[in-house]
Amino acid sequence: MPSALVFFSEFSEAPSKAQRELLTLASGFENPAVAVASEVSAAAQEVLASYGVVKLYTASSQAQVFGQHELSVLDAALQATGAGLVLLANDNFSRELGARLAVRHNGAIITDVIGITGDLVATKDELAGSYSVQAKPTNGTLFATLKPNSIEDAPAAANIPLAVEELALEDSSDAKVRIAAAEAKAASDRPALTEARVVVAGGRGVNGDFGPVEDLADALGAAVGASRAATDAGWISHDAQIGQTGVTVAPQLYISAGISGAIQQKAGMQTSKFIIAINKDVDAPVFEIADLGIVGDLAKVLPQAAEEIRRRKA
Ligand SMILES: Cc1cc2nc3c(=O)[nH]c(=O)nc-3n(C[C@H](O)[C@H](O)[C@H](O)COP(=O)(O)OP(=O)(O)OC[C@H]3O[C@@H](n4cnc5c(N)ncnc54)[C@H](O)[C@@H]3O)c2cc1C
Repeated sequence: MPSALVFFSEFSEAPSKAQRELLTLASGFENPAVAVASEVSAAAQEVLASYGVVKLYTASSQAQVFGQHELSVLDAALQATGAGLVLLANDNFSRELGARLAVRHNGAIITDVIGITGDLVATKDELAGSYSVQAKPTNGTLFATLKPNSIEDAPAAANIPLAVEELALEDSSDAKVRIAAAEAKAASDRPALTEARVVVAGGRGVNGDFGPVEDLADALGAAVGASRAATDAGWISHDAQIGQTGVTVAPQLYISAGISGAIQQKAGMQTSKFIIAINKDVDAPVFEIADLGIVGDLAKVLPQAAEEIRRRKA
């Protein structure tokens, strides 16, 4: 069984669901270790130990060089552990990080993974979810990005003492690109789209008004998603786009409102556990994959649903 190394840019005592899933997956491998590119508090270290992590590699941040610090931390931790499996988040930054190191170390990268066996066979959905593919690296370390909501979060039964090592990193002052300025985006109270248990998504059918979609999402504690028609129209940010060229989600409940169900949209949501589709066209393709279909005007259905949910919660 290969050893596993998980990478996080940051890790706090309240890890996200996606981070906990990565730790759970790593706990099934030899000597699970974690590399974090920033300081890790004592309370956060306890959380790592509760998932069976035996070693933590950290390094305080260097000069503001785009992505270079994270790359150096993961590379140094990889050389220290000789891990056969590196587990990363499924976001674009981590994918690029994994790809750069896979090239550097003549290894392999597999993204959107939903499970990995002890002999490094990774499972993922392909071609808009039409195929379940098993892939195995033919050479070197496997860098895998894990699709959120793929693994049941489960801390290890016994706490193993966590050893902590501060990495000595090489100087990266000759980097070609530096961050000139960085501004944090205003945080939303809604859950992150890729991690949410419930997603409410709107399409061209909202006709420019995401209010009813957002209101139902807030009644359910859900994230808000969108089709490309809606993001291209500028009705909502491109971060919300679900599908082939957007994010992939697999929540327990996906509510699709005013979305026709094109193949490129389905690619990002059809592995959701339960799909409710609201569309005024009875022939809309989205009904082919819906567990529950409502033929009607979303401007009437969504407010009624939100009101009923709030009434029952009260
Ligand atoms: C290479 C490529 C990549 C793409 N990537 C993506 C992607 O990542 N994600 C994505 O979503 N698309 C993607 N697309 C676009 C995709 O093909 C569709 O054009 C897009 O998904 C359509 O969005 P929509 O369903 O919101 O709009 P439409 O197809 O126009 O459907 C709108 C639906 O709303 C219904 N409707 C209208 N009014 C109401 C109402 N009042 N109440 C209820 N229902 C109503 C209509 O009956 C209709 O079914 C991609 C396309 C290409 C070529």
